[in-house]
Amino acid sequence: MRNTVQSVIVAIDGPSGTGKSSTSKAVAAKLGLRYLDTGAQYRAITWWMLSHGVDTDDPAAVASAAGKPVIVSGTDPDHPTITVDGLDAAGPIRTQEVTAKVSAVSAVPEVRTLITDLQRSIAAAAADGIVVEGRDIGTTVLPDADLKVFLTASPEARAARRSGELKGSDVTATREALIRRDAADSSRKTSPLAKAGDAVEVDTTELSLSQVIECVVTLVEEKRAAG
Ligand SMILES: Nc1ncnc2c1ncn2[C@@H]1O[C@H](COP(=O)(O)OP(=O)(O)O)[C@@H](O)[C@H]1O
Ligand SMILES: Nc1ccn([C@H]2C[C@H](O)[C@@H](COP(=O)(O)OP(=O)(O)O)O2)c(=O)n1
Repeated sequence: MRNTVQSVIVAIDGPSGTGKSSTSKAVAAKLGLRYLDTGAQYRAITWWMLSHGVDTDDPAAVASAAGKPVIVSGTDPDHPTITVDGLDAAGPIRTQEVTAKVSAVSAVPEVRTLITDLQRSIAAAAADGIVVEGRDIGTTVLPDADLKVFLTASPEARAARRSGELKGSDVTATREALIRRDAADSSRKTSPLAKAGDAVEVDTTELSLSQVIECVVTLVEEKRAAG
């Protein structure tokens, strides 16, 4: 009987507000795994483009600048960090301006190739395993992940959760912005938001965050026991 803990790679995908970040961080912390927020990386490159005067609606301009910023992600689930050219980007990447432009920037194939390579190297370096969350992790970035989870929730539940975070924001406007971003992310040509054929789908609409965390922890433990 094996008594060492196996390394495990977990891919968690789904639309905005389904609970990917909160679930992934908690699962990684509970199981002693690293954690990577890939959305933060796409937000970081978008922030760099905006602060360097690149027209984010011009895919050719975005493509030619894509290799310039140096993005570094810290993978401690209790203290995830992100820097761009050595600057702490955790705050600036969450502005409305970045949120409004991130889908256009992340649809550019040159951006995806660079960020995908970065994500694969971070996952490969995580000796004890990692939880990676995003939109295309199970389908494109880590197709051989040990466990793939696809989180969903009704647009109403997702908008209510997001508005709870953005104090004073209007739920209807948040819901519409969220649906627009999901549509853009799902319809782009290169690695769109999609459920991998072998992913376990979990509808979180009626579940509390702790129930979702428990569910994913159980799925990881089942995989480990089977492997
Ligand atoms: N099952 C849930 N029930 C209620 N609130 C949740 C649930 N999952 C996540 N949340 C809350 O919803 C918000 C968005 O969650 P987050 O993990 O950032 O989603 P995502 O990464 O998919 O966009 C956070 O404030 C989080 O605490
Ligand atoms: N693996 C990923 C992760 C995010 N993206 C893009 C598409 C998303 O709208 C943005 C922002 O992702 P993020 O996970 O930060 O978004 P939310 O937390 O849901 O607001 O990045 C992507 O294209 N591929």
